Amino acid sequence: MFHVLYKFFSTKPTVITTNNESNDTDTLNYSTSNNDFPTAPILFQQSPSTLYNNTNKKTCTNFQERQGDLFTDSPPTNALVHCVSQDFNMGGGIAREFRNRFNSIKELKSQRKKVGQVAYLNRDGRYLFYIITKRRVNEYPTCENFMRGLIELRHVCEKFGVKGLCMPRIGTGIDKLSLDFVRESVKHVFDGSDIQITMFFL
Ligand SMILES: Nc1ncnc2c1ncn2[C@@H]1O[C@H](COP(=O)(O)OP(=O)(O)OC[C@H]2O[C@H](OP(=O)(O)O)[C@H](O)[C@@H]2O)[C@@H](O)[C@H]1O
Repeated sequence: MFHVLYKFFSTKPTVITTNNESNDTDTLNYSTSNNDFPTAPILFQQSPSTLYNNTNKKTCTNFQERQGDLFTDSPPTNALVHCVSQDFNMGGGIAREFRNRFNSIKELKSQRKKVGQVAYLNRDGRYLFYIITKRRVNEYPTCENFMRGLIELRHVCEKFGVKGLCMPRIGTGIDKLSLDFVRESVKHVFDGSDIQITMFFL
């Protein structure tokens, strides 16, 4: 399991990963959609497993969970977000519902987003975000690529002035990520932002 230290600089985030077996570190610089990444709090995220213990759990004032259907119970002006593969297969789960309701696969593919980036649609003033967490439908996301996608999601939300963001329990179904890891990751990445986040569950 990687220990991941995310350091946000005024230009762009640098991801430093250490493999806790060999303690090798390598810095992966990856560009965000542009270099004016907002100054964000230094985010130290230990290995996802240590996120579970209470000392690391954040009391995020801008994060809430709510039972309900993402499509029928979320405020109609709030942005929606879910996870997809780079091939936009969207053949099952909530992705299939997004495909049935909004389609626009050609428009999404034309944005040529890669793993760790976010494709989007704007329908009647509502943003729909598609976090690309893996290359192909038959793969599973890594914790690191999931986190990269969340970091980019915050960047894109701030770029478009999104103030309300609704999501299902992203990554916890077909993608088999732990709910604890997903919940704590969302809180860490959006900590300090003015974006109100609601995570819906059925
Ligand atoms: N209406 C609703 N309101 C609220 N919550 C709802 C809901 N409908 C379902 N949920 C819950 O939302 C969580 C995540 O549910 P999912 O398993 O779908 O998503 P995921 O993020 O784990 O996986 C993504 C990959 O699945 C697809 O791949 P395919 O191409 O289809 O093969 C994509 O393309 C990705 O690659 C689970 O708790 C569901 O109960």
